[in-house]
Amino acid sequence: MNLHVPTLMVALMLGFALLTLQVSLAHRRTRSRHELALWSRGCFCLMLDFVLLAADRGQGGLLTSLGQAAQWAGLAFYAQALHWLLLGHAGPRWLVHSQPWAWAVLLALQLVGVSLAGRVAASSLYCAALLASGVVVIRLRGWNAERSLRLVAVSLAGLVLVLLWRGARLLWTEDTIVSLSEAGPIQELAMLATYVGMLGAGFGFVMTVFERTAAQLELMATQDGLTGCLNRATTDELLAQALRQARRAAQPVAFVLMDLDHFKRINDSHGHQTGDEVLRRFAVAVRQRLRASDVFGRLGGEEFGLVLPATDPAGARILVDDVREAVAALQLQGRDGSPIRLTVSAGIAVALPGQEMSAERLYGRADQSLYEAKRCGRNRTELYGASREAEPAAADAGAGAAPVLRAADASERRVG
Ligand SMILES: Nc1nc2c(ncn2[C@@H]2O[C@H](COP(=O)(O)OP(=O)(O)OP(=O)(O)O)[C@@H](O)[C@H]2O)c(=O)[nH]1
Repeated sequence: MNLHVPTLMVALMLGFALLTLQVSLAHRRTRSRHELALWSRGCFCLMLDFVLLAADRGQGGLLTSLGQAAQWAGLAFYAQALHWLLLGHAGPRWLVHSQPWAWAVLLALQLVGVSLAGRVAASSLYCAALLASGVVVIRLRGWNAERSLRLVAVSLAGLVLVLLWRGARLLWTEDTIVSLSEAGPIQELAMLATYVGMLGAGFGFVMTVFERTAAQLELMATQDGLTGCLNRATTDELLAQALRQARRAAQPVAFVLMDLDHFKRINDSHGHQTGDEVLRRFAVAVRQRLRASDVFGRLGGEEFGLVLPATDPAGARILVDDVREAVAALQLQGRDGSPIRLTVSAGIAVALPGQEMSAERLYGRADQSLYEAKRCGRNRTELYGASREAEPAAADAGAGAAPVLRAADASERRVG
């Protein structure tokens, strides 16, 4: 194999110019992504490296040394971007502050006349250290996150191995490099592998950031930001899905509506922020008592819904009473330090096997039970059909009598 190094540098320069452009454009659209800004700086520095190496025609002169300095800066930015993405800071101190020292060493090596082989060896080992820090942070903090990040880690780990091998070989064997254009096939291959690996890691990083952004957008579209519960639309969808699955498996599904009691008073007496904190603590308390298959959604203000697959009326009541007890036991304080007593009312409706039940109808029944629980004094659980005062037929029909007004409203809501 015989590479024409200046031509290779021009090709790589164009590749990195495109990458720099792509990352910079992406960064304009996602201003909050500091890691993209760092990565685009890294790509720009690497592009500069190739410009300088091409201009020097691989002769190993001052321009090559400047190119090496740009390459180090580029790889340091790469490593910092990975730290930022995974840890929210730019990485260890040596990674952020080692550049001026490294450049000073490079200049000293040039001034005392160290051979090109010696300088390339030192550069390879420093680059390996920069990239290794990126590999370590991915392995420790990002391996189970985005798939693209694993590809970045594998590319960088490959680069680290090639760089270590290259540096060690130049230091401890007879290998010499007169100029980068005539470095011999093994060194040329190592050089090619290094630069292509950097390009691969560059595109992988961009994909990772977009994978992460897409996941965050999906989360925002399905979750309630305050409590971390699912939002109304997602809960509706999952209720309809649970009913379809239960019909096929001939199993019951319970749906529970929960509403905090006199929540307005908490807001009025202790302020909206305390009210928000109460909602968060309530959500945590409920979540701790659910199975992985249960669905917990915030349907609006201080109203929450639970979809409990494969749960019969008795099972649902046990769970809901347990939740109510846990909520009543919460140690909450107002802004003046005074205790806040929180209770919740709940209405349960269950779709039994063999029963034709739409999500709207089940929702209406749970809503009527909740209404009963509020009417009978709050801090209690009502099961649809079990209470003597409940009016199942009216709820199902959505009739306009006073007790079922809320149920009628509910049945008009889109569920599923
Ligand atoms: N802090 C806070 N308050 C909210 C939020 N969403 C709704 N609320 C408040 O929740 C209160 C609900 O009040 P009401 O509908 O009168 O119900 P309630 O006071 O709980 O009375 P009952 O349900 O009849 O026991 C209102 O004061 C809303 O402003 C929120 O996200 N944060």
